[in-house]
Amino acid sequence: MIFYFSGTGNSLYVAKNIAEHNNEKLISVAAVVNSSINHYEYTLKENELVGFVCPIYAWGPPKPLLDFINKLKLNNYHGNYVFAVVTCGSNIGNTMKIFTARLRKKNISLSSGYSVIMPSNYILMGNVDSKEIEKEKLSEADRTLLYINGSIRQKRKEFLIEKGRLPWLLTGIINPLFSKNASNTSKFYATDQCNGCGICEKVCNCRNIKVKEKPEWRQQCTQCLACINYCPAKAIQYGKATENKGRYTNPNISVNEFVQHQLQVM
Ligand SMILES: Cc1cc2nc3c(=O)[nH]c(=O)nc-3n(C[C@H](O)[C@H](O)[C@H](O)COP(=O)(O)O)c2cc1C
Repeated sequence: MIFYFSGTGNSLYVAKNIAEHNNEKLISVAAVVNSSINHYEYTLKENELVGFVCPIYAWGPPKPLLDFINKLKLNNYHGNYVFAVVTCGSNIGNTMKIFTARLRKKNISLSSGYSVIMPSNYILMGNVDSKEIEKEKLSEADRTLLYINGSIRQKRKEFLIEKGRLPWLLTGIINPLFSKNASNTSKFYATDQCNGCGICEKVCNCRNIKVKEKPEWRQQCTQCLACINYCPAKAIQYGKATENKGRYTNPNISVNEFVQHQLQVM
């Protein structure tokens, strides 16, 4: 059973790959938290694997995933193998400590943790990677995934993580500042390029966008940047920060597949 969250397809790609290799089912956290289900209760088969796959947001896990874990109940959990895989542009700080602590509160023990470096989608600061770097990162990510799948099959207890420099500062100080401001959507707007196609509304992980003629944002954002990056007209901007910047979505996940996964509640 693999729970995943994804803004632009990298983590969905990784979650799908691990699910296929290990014959596990995929569960979209966004689909569940946006549904009318209030208790996130799942019954595990004997020895069933439990995985969490998500992107890193300012050196911490996405809030919707943490909220999901807070309400998660795993029936029949008897020390099953539990892993977390976090996709990132470069590093994840002390994120595994957050996962370990949150899961421990639910009496679930995190057996292993991995980071997978993938193309960056964070265009509010910095830009997308060049096409060459994007290609290199995607090939390297496939090699990392081969290793991770082998480790999961053997139920290795290990943490292979790119923490970056000063992980305590990144996760302990910068991440809480990010979390405080992330839900503010006042800087999002659509330019005249917008044709009201509604894709931004469909890909939004927080059901936070309503398209009338143009999109309007409410205040439930987690800054996954699906709206900006999936907009086919490149019409969505965040203040001046995203003007003249590239856009990124995982090339192996089409927008239709992304939306379909987002809607599947299991
Ligand atoms: C709000 C936000 C914050 C991010 N912060 C980090 C970060 O702290 N470190 C990093 O290496 N990448 C960071 N990234 C890049 C993403 O984690 C990375 O591109 C990830 O693979 C995207 O996964 P997804 O396509 O499943 O959404 C950030 C992206 C976003 C949108």
